[in-house]
Amino acid sequence: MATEPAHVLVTGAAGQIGYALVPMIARGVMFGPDQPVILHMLDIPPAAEALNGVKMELVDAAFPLLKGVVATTDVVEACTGVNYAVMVGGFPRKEGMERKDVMTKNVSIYKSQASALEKHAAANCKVLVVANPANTNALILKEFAPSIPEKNITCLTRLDHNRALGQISERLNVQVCDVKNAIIWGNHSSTQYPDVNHATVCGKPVRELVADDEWLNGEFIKTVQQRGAAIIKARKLSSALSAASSACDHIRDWVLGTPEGTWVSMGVYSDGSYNVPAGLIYSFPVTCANGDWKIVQGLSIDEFSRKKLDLTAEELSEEKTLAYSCLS
Ligand SMILES: NC(=O)c1ccc[n+]([C@@H]2O[C@H](COP(=O)([O-])OP(=O)(O)OC[C@H]3O[C@@H](n4cnc5c(N)ncnc54)[C@H](O)[C@@H]3O)[C@@H](O)[C@H]2O)c1
Ligand SMILES: O=C(O)C[C@H](O)C(=O)O
Repeated sequence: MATEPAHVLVTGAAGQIGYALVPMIARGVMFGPDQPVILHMLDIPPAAEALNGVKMELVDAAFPLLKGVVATTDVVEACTGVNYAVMVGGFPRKEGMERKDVMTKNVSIYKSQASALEKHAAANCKVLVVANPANTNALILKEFAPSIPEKNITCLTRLDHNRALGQISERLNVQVCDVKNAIIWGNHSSTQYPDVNHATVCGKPVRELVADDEWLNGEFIKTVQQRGAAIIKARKLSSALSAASSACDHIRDWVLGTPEGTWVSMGVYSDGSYNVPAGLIYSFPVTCANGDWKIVQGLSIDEFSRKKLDLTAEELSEEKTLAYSCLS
């Protein structure tokens, strides 16, 4: 029997991440080579013409898996019947801006789009928030879409996870696919904690292979934390191809499962694991199976790491307060 197409919403689809992401989805990068898709692309009226141009290019590319394209500025039309929602729409950070600067504009978008998803998306719709502040936008979406199960609302920290793998692979001159089980804890911001205490290369501990704690506890962490800003400085635009590719990795692993013995980082609703306050969307190490994620339990956390886990949790609590003040 032919597989039913998955309906996939991409908001902000006329933007730069959207432009990189929609062909990846249409080519099977997000759901695999056997899953047909119907793309629902949403943007705002000033971007309507550009959005239609993206639709024209999707038609021209003749992707065999692409069974339809909805390109619209109507949020209800965009959200109707979607099985997956990749929320990229919003205002990106520009050079010199802190992520908090984009908060006011973006959280109100997430409040109103939460209601549209709650009313019109398919039951059990899975949501990935990419737009910054990603964790807090996801939290706002969760709070204003109470009928969507909280386990279905996540945010993107896979880009940071992949950045950590990339830095270790460059430092050790090994294949990036051999580096496993890094962790991004906390916020998708410069307080995130990239942790390699449990990471391995072909089964050997990264810390032993690198044999330079000063670098791992200093420059490595800072490089991953600041990578988004470094890309903005270099491109004068925020990361797009790596963000799109990591969004595909996030959903693919969530839906199709993580490989045996491997975990990934996802921003998910905290249940209090690792003494992270419940009620925040926080990045944890997770494994996925049967369409569900599960926080990896029982990892040892040393004193250095504990402080870093707490610091990024504090920032998220402050963002939550600020977000609510922006909405009131
Ligand atoms: N979590 C991550 O790892 C990560 C990485 C990179 C970028 N980002 C964030 O992703 C977001 C998008 O980045 P970009 O570079 O594609 O920006 P962009 O400005 O190129 O595109 C954003 C698009 O969103 C649209 N938009 C604005 N308001 C909207 C609304 N209410 N509904 C639907 N669409 C709307 C804009 O018209 C635009 O087309 C930014 O917030 C950026 O900071 C997150
Ligand atoms: O840091 C940013 O604002 C851009 C983006 O979130 C990134 O990590 O590349």
